[in-house]
Amino acid sequence: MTQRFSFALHATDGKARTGMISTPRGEIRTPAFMPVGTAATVKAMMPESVRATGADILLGNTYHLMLRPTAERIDRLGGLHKFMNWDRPILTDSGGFQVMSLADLRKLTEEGVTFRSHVDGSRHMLTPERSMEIQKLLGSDIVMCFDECPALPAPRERIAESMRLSMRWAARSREAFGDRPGHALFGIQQGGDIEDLRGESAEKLRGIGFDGYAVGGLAVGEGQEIMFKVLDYAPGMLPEDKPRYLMGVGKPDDILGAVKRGIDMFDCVLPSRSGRTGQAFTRRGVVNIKNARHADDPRPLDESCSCPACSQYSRAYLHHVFRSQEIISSMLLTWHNLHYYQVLMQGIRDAIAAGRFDAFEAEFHAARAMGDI
Ligand SMILES: CNc1nc2c(CCNCC3CCCC3)c3nc(N)[nH]c(=O)c3cc2[nH]1
Ligand SMILES: [Zn+2]
Repeated sequence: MTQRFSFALHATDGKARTGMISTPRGEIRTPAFMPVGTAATVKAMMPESVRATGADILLGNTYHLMLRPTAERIDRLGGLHKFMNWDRPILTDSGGFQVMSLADLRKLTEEGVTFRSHVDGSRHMLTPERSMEIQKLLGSDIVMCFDECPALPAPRERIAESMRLSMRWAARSREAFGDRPGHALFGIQQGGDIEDLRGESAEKLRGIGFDGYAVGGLAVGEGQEIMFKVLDYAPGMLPEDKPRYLMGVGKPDDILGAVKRGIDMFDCVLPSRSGRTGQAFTRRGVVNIKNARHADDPRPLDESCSCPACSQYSRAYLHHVFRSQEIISSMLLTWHNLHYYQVLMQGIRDAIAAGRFDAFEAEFHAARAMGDI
């Protein structure tokens, strides 16, 4: 077990890479999918179940945890790993993105963001310094810079101004983070869908120096076509010997396309959130288990899946417990979806190592074209 944070590339196939991030709390196989545990829990999952799906790392959320139960209380109780009974790596986002999408009465200045809690209306302020302090109190292993993420589409001036603010905040984040061996600080590239602004952002971040680099400012309404157009050049602007993390992505085909373009890490609420609504991801596409056609179907959700939902229950049962809004419905579909995502990531890692990523991608799309599921 290492006391340092490091990244090793094992194989590449075109721009796709597979490797390993080593941290004092464990290793992360890349490309990696990171389940989201917003309020110190991956909803409807026990931590040992999250691990059983194959996850090496999960996400915590500065914005939610600073409001409730507060970072100070979690620190007094021994930190987020102990608090939520997950002893492997945790990455926390810096909170800015969640403030802009969840909080009320937000005010953005050079200093930071003031806002009212969506929980109880109390007033709060997030700055690069406060975000670093909160993430340190939580004890997260990978800390994200405090940044501002504009919605797309947006005029060039707005994207440029926002990116330059984020780069000033990146420098303040680096300064406030200090020297914490075994913990990593990731910079976040901004610049929207404008190539020269993405380049300016990457240069600024490289000058400051980070343990990893995120491609931020995407999956904010621009659509897959524009996202892939940006990913055709943005990841390559970042150091190739450091992990590249595409924030908030995504659907299975988004992940494939982003790995193809050089991304190593992903997070998305989709598998867990859609699992709670009855949407099941399978190799042949999405199955909505609440649809009446499943009411008498004795077959498993996905006969090729080894998860508890598929190996021990029928579609008819899953349909029933969803229609009856039984708690087990969220447990089983969340487990299945997170398991599906981890099986997809393992397939991607193996394909890159075998130099057959393009074939893997073609098989993925062919399976989804097989119609009725
Ligand atoms: C869904 N699309 C999207 N998400 C983005 C996110 C959030 C990523 N997911 C965080 C977890 C979700 C809840 C707890 C932590 C982004 N975050 C930051 N800091 N900056 C972005 O540009 C940024 C951009 C993003 N785009
Ligand atoms: Zn399954």
